[in-house]
Amino acid sequence: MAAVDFNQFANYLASLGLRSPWDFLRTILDISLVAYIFYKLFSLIRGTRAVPLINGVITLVVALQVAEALRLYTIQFILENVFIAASVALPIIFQPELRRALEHLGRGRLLKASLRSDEEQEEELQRTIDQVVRAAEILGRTKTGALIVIARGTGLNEYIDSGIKLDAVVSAELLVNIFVQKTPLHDGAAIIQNNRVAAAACWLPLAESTVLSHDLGTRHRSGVGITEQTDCVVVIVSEETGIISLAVQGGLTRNLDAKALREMLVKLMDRGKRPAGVRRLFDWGSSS
Ligand SMILES: Nc1ncnc2c1ncn2[C@@H]1O[C@H](COP(=O)(O)OP(=O)(O)OP(=O)(O)O)[C@@H](O)[C@H]1O
Repeated sequence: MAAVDFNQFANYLASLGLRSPWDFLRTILDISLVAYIFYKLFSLIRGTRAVPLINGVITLVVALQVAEALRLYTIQFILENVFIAASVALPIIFQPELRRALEHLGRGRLLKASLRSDEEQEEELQRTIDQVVRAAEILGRTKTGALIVIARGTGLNEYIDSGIKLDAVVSAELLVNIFVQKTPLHDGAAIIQNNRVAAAACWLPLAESTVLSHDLGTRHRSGVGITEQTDCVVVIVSEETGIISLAVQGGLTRNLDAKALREMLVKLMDRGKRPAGVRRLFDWGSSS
C-alpha cells in the first residue's frame, strides 16, 4: 500500500517535471530563496516613498492589461509609452534606495544581524526604553520640547536622511542634550532605530488627521504624522507645558507619567517585534 502511495507521489512529482528527490529539494530551496529575497526587498522599501510609486506601477500594469483585453488601442499606446518612460525614470528616482540596498549587501549586515542573540537584542531594547523614559522625565520636568521617534518593524531611513546622522548609543543624557534650546540639533526629531540614536534634527510629515486638538502645534502634529505613515512610536514632550505624550498609529495619548510611558513602550515595542527566530533571520531589512 505504502509502495503504491510512493509510486503515486513519484508520478505526481514527475508530472510537475520533478524526476528525483533532489529536484524536489532544489525546487523548495529555489522558492524559499525567492520568497526570502522578496521579503527583504519589501522590508527595505516598507514605509518609504517607494511604496506609493510601486502602487502606481501596479495600477499602470493592471490598466495596460485591461486596455489590451478591451482592445482600447489608443489608451494601450499611451500606457505602453508611459511604461517605457517609467522604466527609465524609476532607477533614477530610486537611486538612494538602490544604493542603500547594495550597501547593505556589501557590508554583510545579513550575517552580522543573524549572529546577535535574541537575549542581547531583548536587553538592548529594555535599555533603550529605560533611557527614553528617563530622558522624557527630565525633559518634561525642565519643559524642554522634544520629539523622539522609535522605529519598530518599518525602517525609517528616509526620515533619518533628512536630519543629522549620529549612530550613537542610546542614553538619557544624549537625548536630553539633543533637545537643549538653541543648540544645532534641537529643532526636529531624534530617531532611534535598532537601539541606536540614528539621527537628530529630522523632519517628519505633519499629521493628516483632523481629529487632533486645535491647541496642538506642529511638534505634536509631526509626531502623530509619522505614525500615520509607519508603525513607529513617538514620545513627544511639550515645551509649553512639559506634558509627555505618546503617538502610535495616528493616535495620541497625553499626560503620561514615567510609569505609564514605560508600560506603554514595553507593550508597544514587544508587539512590534517578530517571533524570535524569524526576527534574527530578517533583521537585515530594517537596519540602517
Ligand atoms: N515637521 C516637523 N518635523 C519635526 N519637527 C518639527 C516639525 N514641525 C515642527 N517641529 C518641531 O516643533 C517645534 C515647534 O513646535 P510647536 O510649538 O509648533 O508645536 P507644539 O505641538 O505646540 O509643541 P509645544 O507644546 O512644545 O509648544 C519646532 O521648533 C520643531 O523643533
